[in-house]
Amino acid sequence: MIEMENVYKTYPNGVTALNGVNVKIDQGEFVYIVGPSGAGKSTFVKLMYREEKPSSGKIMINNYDLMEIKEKEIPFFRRNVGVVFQDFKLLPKMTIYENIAFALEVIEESPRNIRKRVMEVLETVGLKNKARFTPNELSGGEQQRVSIARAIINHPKIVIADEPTGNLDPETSLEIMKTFESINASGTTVLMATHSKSIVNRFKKRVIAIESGLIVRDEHRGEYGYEV
Ligand SMILES: Nc1ncnc2c1ncn2[C@@H]1O[C@H](COP(=O)(O)OP(=O)(O)OP(=O)(O)O)[C@@H](O)[C@H]1O
Repeated sequence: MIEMENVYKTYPNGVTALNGVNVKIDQGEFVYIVGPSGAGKSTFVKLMYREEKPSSGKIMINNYDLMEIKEKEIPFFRRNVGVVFQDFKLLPKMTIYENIAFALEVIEESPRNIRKRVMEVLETVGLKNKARFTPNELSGGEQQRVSIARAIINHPKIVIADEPTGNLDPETSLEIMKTFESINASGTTVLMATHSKSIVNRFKKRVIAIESGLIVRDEHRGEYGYEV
């Protein structure tokens, strides 16, 4: 469960990116965040994985109060939230297996459990046969699937994706959407900031539109609503 009450975010340079956001997202929802460039979409999602701190207001995520959370609790909080980026952010010198295992090694999981879980998530994203490859040996769509596998390795309750299909062609983007849909079908909340009109209008979900730091539209099975 995600809840924001009257959330404001002003960056140190004085730019106010969020202007009093109120929202409630239930466990298991699939939500698109849309809006013009510079509207505050990335800021909105960054607050949710604590990449940025709100200036004021209240953010509750899975019973963590992000205004009150202590620095030492943040790594524990982040295990509840998987993140997928537009540019994949895979480590180029590591194999696919190692890129994914890394997230479990840092929490000192046993080697046996690590192996089992990495192969499970590679199966989920259909890349079991690429475990020994390095990222540059994979297509863009495959690299993005690896980053999704990495995001779900800890069984997070929420997966946040900031423009995950931004670097991919339309056909590959559809594959990626199907992967997110199957993750969502298992009960994981998915939040996706996107500029893709075709995806939003094809895979109908809740649509939250942000303009000038405010939620201006919130519709169940909504449309993208902007010209591209
Ligand atoms: N780290 C930062 N420091 C200062 N200002 C920032 C920072 N990050 C974003 N901003 C500003 O905050 C506003 C909202 O930016 P944000 O990245 O959240 O928008 P966005 O809707 O995600 O845009 P886009 O669709 O272009 O990615 C913009 O005016 C931007 O310049």
